[in-house]
Amino acid sequence: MIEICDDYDHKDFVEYILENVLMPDDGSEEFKRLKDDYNSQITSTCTCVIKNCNNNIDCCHGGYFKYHPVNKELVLVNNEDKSLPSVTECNDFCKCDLQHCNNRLVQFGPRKKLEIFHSPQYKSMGVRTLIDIPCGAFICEYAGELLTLAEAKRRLDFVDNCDKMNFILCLHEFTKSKDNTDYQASQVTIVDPTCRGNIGRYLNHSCLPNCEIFAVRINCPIPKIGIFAKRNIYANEELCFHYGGEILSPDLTNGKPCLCSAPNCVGVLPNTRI
Ligand SMILES: C[S@@+](CC[C@H](N)C(=O)[O-])C[C@H]1O[C@@H](n2cnc3c(N)ncnc32)[C@H](O)[C@@H]1O
Repeated sequence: MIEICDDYDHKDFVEYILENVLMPDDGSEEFKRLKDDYNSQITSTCTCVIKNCNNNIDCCHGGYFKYHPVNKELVLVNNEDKSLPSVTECNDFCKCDLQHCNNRLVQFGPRKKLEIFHSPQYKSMGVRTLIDIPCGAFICEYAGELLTLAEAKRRLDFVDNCDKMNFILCLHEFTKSKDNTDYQASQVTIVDPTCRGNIGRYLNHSCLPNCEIFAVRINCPIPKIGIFAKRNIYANEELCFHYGGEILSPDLTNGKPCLCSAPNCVGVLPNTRI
């Protein structure tokens, strides 16, 4: 088992968790299915036995990360064409060397030198970096309670009616159609860090973000929501991603004003699409 090293903390009354946890059991069939998935293990493993997975052509999981030539840290491979659907890291059952395998990144926890601060831009809390971050670097997971669809709808109604901040994030995964011309929805993962979450819950939305999210699978078939640098980011920049995702055309019916002030800002915050 890998111990995640995460030194961040919440300044408010939110339980700090290192990775996703299940929502409380509501007795539903949907919860039972979610729980079964949460407790199951990815069975495919890499067959690497040497120290560097990517040097082994038998590695079934590699190819997602490479070492940045200057920073010497693992970063996502160039994904300009947005062809990377999701990331699968080596897991507990892989035989490769834990410390030297270069197909393990997200499982070691968030990067250092992030700071939760009061963002004047967003008039609320946000996250900034205290040091430069190279394009493709892992920032942190967006961790929280894993929700069923029914529970997510219930909580979203509550948030709307009370005009509270919305922390629920819905990750839609797609597979390309056979002729490569279209995308088809394959899996939906809903995470709510309102009451239980990690540092990821403080990242704000921007219409021109410096970060992007990817589905990352390690041991569990339910993916983690991994936040990665979309471009080189400089010290003291606030970190933001696009709440509406990059593939779906965002649902902008919410009407809550967007404060990102990017040149391409559409003026309203995208809805959580479930
Ligand atoms: C995941 S939280 C982000 C952290 C939040 N700012 C805080 O203080 O805890 C999402 C909430 O932050 C606010 N927010 C994030 N991005 C925003 C934006 N571009 N414009 C306006 N409000 C935003 C909204 O209230 C939204 O519901």
